[in-house]
Amino acid sequence: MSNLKTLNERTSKAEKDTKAIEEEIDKLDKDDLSHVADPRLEKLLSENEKLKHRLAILENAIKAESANQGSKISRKRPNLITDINSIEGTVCILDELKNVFEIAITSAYPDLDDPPLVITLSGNNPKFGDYQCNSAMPISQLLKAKNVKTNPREVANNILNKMPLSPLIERIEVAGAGFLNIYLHKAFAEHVLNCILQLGVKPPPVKKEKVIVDFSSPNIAKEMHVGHLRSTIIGDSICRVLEFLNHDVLRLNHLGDWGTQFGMLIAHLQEKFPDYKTHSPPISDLQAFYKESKKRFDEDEEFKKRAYSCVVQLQSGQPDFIAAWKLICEVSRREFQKIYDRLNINIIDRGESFYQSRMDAVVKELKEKGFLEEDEGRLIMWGNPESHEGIPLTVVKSDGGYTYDTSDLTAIKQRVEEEKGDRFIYVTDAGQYTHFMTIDACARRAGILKNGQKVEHVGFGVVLGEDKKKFKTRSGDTVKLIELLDEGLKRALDKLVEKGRDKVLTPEELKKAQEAVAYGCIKYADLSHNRINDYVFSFDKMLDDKGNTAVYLLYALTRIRSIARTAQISESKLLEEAKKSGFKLAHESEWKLGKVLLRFPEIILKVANDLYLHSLCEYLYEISSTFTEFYDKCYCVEKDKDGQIVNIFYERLMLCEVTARIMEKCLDILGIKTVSKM
Ligand SMILES: NC(=[NH2+])NCCC[C@H](N)C(=O)O
Repeated sequence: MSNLKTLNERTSKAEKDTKAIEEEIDKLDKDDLSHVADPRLEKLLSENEKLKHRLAILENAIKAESANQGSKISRKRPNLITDINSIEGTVCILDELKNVFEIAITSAYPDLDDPPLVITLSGNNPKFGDYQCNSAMPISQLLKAKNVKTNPREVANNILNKMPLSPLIERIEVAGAGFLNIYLHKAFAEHVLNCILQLGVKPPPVKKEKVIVDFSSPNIAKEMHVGHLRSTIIGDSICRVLEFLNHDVLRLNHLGDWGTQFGMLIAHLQEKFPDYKTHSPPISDLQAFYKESKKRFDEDEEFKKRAYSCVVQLQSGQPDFIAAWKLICEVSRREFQKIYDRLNINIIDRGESFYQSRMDAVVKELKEKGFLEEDEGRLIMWGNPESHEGIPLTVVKSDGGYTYDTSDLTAIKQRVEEEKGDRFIYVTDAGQYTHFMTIDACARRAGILKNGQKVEHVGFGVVLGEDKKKFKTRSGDTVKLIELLDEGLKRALDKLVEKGRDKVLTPEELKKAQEAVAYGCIKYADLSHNRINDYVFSFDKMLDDKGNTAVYLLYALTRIRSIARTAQISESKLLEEAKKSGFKLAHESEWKLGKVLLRFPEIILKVANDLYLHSLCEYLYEISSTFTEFYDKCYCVEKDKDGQIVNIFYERLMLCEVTARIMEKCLDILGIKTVSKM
């Protein structure tokens, strides 16, 4: 009854809020605000733009989804877990509950087409169970539309009566206006946690896919900037999630290694280092070299002509020019590699140049099939030729050259046909969203992408400085990545020294901790924010040991690890105990922590699907705070006044071990190295 009352109160509050928002929107619609220069308004407008952008992404996803589901497939009954002993790894509870409820709902209401299946986590109040099925309300609406007299509570009870038995579920209660509150079975939880203890953290089973992840992708001779750093960090973590699920992942660096800028670079190389063919030129700062050659190009007509002729020679494959081009690329690559090594990034170089030899054929085919239109001397292609919505691709420039668009169109074809990819992921700044959606539309139009295949653009916002302006050095220059990483190292060491860790750790341990903290905090700060938003780069914030930061988590983990160490219980001893007496979640706080740990597969599958890593970070933080709660309430090791161990609670040490393992796995997926001491 009190459930119903709070629900009613919540509903009427939500109604009031909605009304207020609607009025606000109405007011805004009526006023033309374009003349008011209020910074708050500007902020709102820019937020509005972002929301529109998000909306476009969502609409696109819906479109793609419905394209996949054009024809109705006959429902196959899912295979349910009937015996916990058949579980040998981890289970996605949410998916299994969906399976169970799908069976109950379709057998209670066999005449309903596509009845809604709404299962969610119940939030913090244990009164509402662990999970909730909220399908009864919408189903009762559907029935009413068919003139069947019923109410949500009745529907809920009908579903309940058709529930197949599941070892995951202890009981289900019908509550309030037809909610089905689901309580998990402890024996199931204990079994799965024991599996993690015995076998390690295993991925939930999924259908294996070939996934191509295009990330990092800086441009040769230009700087690798903070945008590329974001792409590198986010892209690597996406690969790690997918690799953990045993997908076949191809990590590609789509380097900007081809284009007219090489004309001026080669011309400048020939001028400055005439013997470049025999003596490797000592270019240490390629960006400065780029700037010099750009200056020559802009100021000297003769040089400009030479640069153009260099492009022609390079494109026709003249060996000397190819050698010069390779040389320049090599210098850049060496610089990029330093960053990848420090951040522990694996990636295969396959830049724009790789697709050059395939482009003629692609253009020819598009021409023959009538997809290209002339536009002021260029050849363009629309994603949607009827509506001419958005921006077309420039496939051939008026001088006959190819573009970024041409290479991406060729790349997607290569990835579909030669690599046989199932998923095509691109990690770049949000500004390139339209480009990739147009690539998707054109590739679909040209028959390259089939139903069920799509371009997935993983966009992210810009990096801002602490002044909320574009991230720059104090003198206003762009920040060099290596220098940024160096500063991270320095600040991490300061932090460790401030905490007196230099006195406790050996020099090697200190160095390991320093690197883990420095690179970990930079990665975590990036990944823990919703990537689509801009984010403020602040060493002070990311090195804070309170709050949701890498430093906090790394400390939390070493503390958990040290519990077993103080008790002097080895891992094998723990395993032995677990085999003997099993895993027990007796105390309420143990049970609560156990249930959080069980959500690991659910979070992983969500991230692998929507590619938003901040959910994984939020989960890590939740584990860590639930662990603190448990540790406050439950002794793992009991000591007497003199510090002598008098009692060891093995089941609790087992829970510590599983917590640590899952945290380690999450951090590993985020690309963050852990340390045993810090
Ligand atoms: N296939 C792609 N277009 N990948 C992304 C390339 C990113 C590009 N080089 C840039 O710096 O913006």
